[in-house]
Amino acid sequence: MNREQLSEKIIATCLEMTRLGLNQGTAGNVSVRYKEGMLITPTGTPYDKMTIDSIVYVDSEGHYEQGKLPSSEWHFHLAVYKARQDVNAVVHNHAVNCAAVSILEKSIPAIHYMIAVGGTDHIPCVPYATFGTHQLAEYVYQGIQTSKAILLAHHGLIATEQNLDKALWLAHEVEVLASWYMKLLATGLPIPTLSTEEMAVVLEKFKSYGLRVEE
Ligand SMILES: C[C@H](O)[C@@H](O)[C@@H](O)C(=O)COP(=O)(O)O
Ligand SMILES: [Zn+2]
Repeated sequence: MNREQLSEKIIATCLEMTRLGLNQGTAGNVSVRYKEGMLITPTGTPYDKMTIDSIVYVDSEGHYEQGKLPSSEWHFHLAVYKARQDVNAVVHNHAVNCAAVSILEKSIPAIHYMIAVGGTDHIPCVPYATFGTHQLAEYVYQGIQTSKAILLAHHGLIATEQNLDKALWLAHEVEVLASWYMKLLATGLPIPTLSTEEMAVVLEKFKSYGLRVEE
């Protein structure tokens, strides 16, 4: 896809993220790998006000186009592309249940086999750091190497994938997992989890599972 098509796809992904109930207001941001850097949503802009001209190119050193202001989280988006060569799209949101689990500073354990969607047996939660900082980007750089989806403590979710459709799909799946986990925590009962061995079986099966969104 060319820049115009990718920018349109970024905006469509943002709008779909809101339609799915995964975000509110100007929270969240979306990017795709492009040339030596990325195309990313502008900062503080309601998704329904974005046009393809609002989308900002940021190079691998963090330089961006004059007259445009990229998302305040451009550091962690770049950190993801540096950490994972298999990833071309990043979705960040403050989805209600993901944010709730992140406030508890908890990773989501293997409560259901679908936890394997991130590529490992839990959805990790990385430590808190102020939004838009190098420190937060460093935590993301570390965390994203173990899982394609991570929670940011007291903040929200990052989901990364080969393309935007898959990244949004992953964000939605993790929000469902987070909602189950919050319901389970609310019971006050011990929460059984799947064993490392059972999760290894699912992780292996997922390598060839064919019903996920394709390019
Ligand atoms: C304060 C911001 O909302 C921050 O939480 C950031 O992480 C976010 O989600 C949206 O920031 P941008 O509009 O700068 O992308
Ligand atoms: Zn945020």
